[in-house]
Amino acid sequence: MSTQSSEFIANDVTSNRSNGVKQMLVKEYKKIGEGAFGTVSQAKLLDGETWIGPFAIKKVPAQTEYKSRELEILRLTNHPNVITLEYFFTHKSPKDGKIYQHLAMECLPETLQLEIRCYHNSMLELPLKHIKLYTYQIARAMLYLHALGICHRDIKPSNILVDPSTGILKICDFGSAKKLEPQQPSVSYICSRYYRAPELIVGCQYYSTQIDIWGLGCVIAEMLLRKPIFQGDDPILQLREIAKLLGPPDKRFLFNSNPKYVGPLFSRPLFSGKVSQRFQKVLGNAGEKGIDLLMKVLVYEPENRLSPRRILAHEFFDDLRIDNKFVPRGSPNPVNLPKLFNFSNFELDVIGELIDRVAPSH
Ligand SMILES: Nc1ncnc2c1ncn2[C@@H]1O[C@H](COP(=O)(O)OP(=O)(O)OP(=O)(O)O)[C@@H](O)[C@H]1O
Repeated sequence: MSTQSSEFIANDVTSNRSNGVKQMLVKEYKKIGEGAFGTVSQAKLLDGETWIGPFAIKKVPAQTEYKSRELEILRLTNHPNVITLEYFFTHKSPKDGKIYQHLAMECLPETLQLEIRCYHNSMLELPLKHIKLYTYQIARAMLYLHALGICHRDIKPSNILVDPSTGILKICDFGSAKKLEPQQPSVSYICSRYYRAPELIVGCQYYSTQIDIWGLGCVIAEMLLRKPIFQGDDPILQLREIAKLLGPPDKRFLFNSNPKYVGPLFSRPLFSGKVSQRFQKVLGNAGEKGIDLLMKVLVYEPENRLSPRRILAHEFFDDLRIDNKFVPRGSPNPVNLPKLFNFSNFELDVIGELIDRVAPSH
């Protein structure tokens, strides 16, 4: 990414913590992301005499109903595995005269996509402990978001930030997120193609937060394979790729998802043998417990996919409960895992009786 730097004065910088509004000098010095709607730059803010940051400042055109949800949701959330919004302000761009919303968030060094690519390029597998650590934190973020009714709707490795030296993970990009209301339709054309749940592919409008759980399954598989698991060249071929692992979708699933669906059914098996053998063949490096988890997450029927609390309680994560160390990439020595069990009362309420399985016994 480019290193073009720019400085400007923002008049209405609002602190997300205190709600106080101040004028601050903004110094953007490195572009770190470019998305469909805007750019993300690394920046510092001059608060009185003190430079604060670095922040990741996401700039999106102001006043579009679609994007204003991102600010609303980031203001609502407060969780160790969800990116924190520190400040926000609007500013008129000198380049095109348009007003942009700026979201200044805490900055993490990498995306999970880059982390996976790094192992891929070195022809090395991601250590299973890292996969467990990252998966657990995504599921913990989902437990929190879904309990608030918030569906992220764009789970993929480039929207997951990590600090490989500490193992900390945070979900970012709430540009597609929405608070889903029961019985209210939502657009089905969301989520990046490789990570779209099967009900979205067939045009379901009454979906649930379980579409994010499908995305999580795809992300776990991608960490194991170091490439996206379902890579269809168009939305319908995407369904075919899924059928190559799960077997054909059944008619009831298609009807429940979208009674008007008229696309191909892929009803002929695309492989011989049992589905469990297929999972074993494709994703064997997950180990027995990993395969068991994946087979309960990558499921056609959204209501049969594990919920976040059941994912956290799964035996796949016992390793994290027993041994508090991991060896970061590029480091010779083990370090402590980040805090994984410091649940808030809100999380404890959602976890309920499963807490004995989720938290370590000591
Ligand atoms: N808080 C952050 N810390 C570090 N990097 C970040 C942060 N937020 C975003 N990025 C980087 O910027 C990229 C784009 O951010 P984001 O996904 O929020 O923007 P977007 O416009 O919605 O992009 P897209 O259309 O690709 O989803 C991320 O993939 C990541 O590389």
